[in-house]
Amino acid sequence: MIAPQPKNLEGLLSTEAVLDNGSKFAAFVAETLNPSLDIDWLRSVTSLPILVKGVLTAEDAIKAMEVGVAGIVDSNHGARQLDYSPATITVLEEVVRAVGGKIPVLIDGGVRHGTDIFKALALGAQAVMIGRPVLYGLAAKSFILLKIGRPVLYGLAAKGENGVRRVIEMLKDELEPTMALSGCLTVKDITRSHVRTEYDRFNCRL
Ligand SMILES: Cc1cc2nc3c(=O)[nH]c(=O)nc-3n(C[C@H](O)[C@H](O)[C@H](O)COP(=O)(O)O)c2cc1C
Repeated sequence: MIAPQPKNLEGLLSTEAVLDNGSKFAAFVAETLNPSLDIDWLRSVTSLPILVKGVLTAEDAIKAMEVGVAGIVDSNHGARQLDYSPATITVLEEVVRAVGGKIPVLIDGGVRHGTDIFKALALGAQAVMIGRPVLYGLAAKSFILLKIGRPVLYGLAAKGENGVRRVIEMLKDELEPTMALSGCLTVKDITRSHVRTEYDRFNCRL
């Protein structure tokens, strides 16, 4: 056993890896990652809404809609799996356009500041998700360094539940002034016209 068996996948997923036959990493990936996406099976084991995570192209967004998922997460899994996968913010608009408002599009990957949340919402995401900041509070660290000049780590690893709460509060505390400075009273007021992208530059949309 090289990874703890998640309780919710008991009986469904094995994390046993073959250790004496070539690469341990390849064995682990082959054992734990299933490249097929069987939404029908997933529906048969849960009544929860199913969101597909890892969508980075219009083509995959359309496929996901065709199988009837409740939402899409524009994600590269924290850029930890495949080198050279695109930054999620750079493909968000492509995915949002393909979906055409039929189902929610969420995004994660690299959200560290309130301004990142603002940009994602402006480009059409319904919500953002965060991974590493709640684990170890990197965003909090750089924020505090800038604000008061001494390193303070927040996040689950450093401060437990309170650290996670603090990371979320800090993101909110950054988002609100970003909105105010951009003339947005509510989240609904954040629109595509509040950001400029490479697409705008090359297509002379400005
Ligand atoms: C330690 C760690 C383990 C992760 N494990 C998984 C996983 O098993 N499945 C998955 O879809 N994403 C996994 N992710 C990716 C996160 O769910 C999320 O997509 C990513 O961390 C978001 O990017 P961020 O860390 O820049 O916020 C993991 C991320 C980290 C840091």
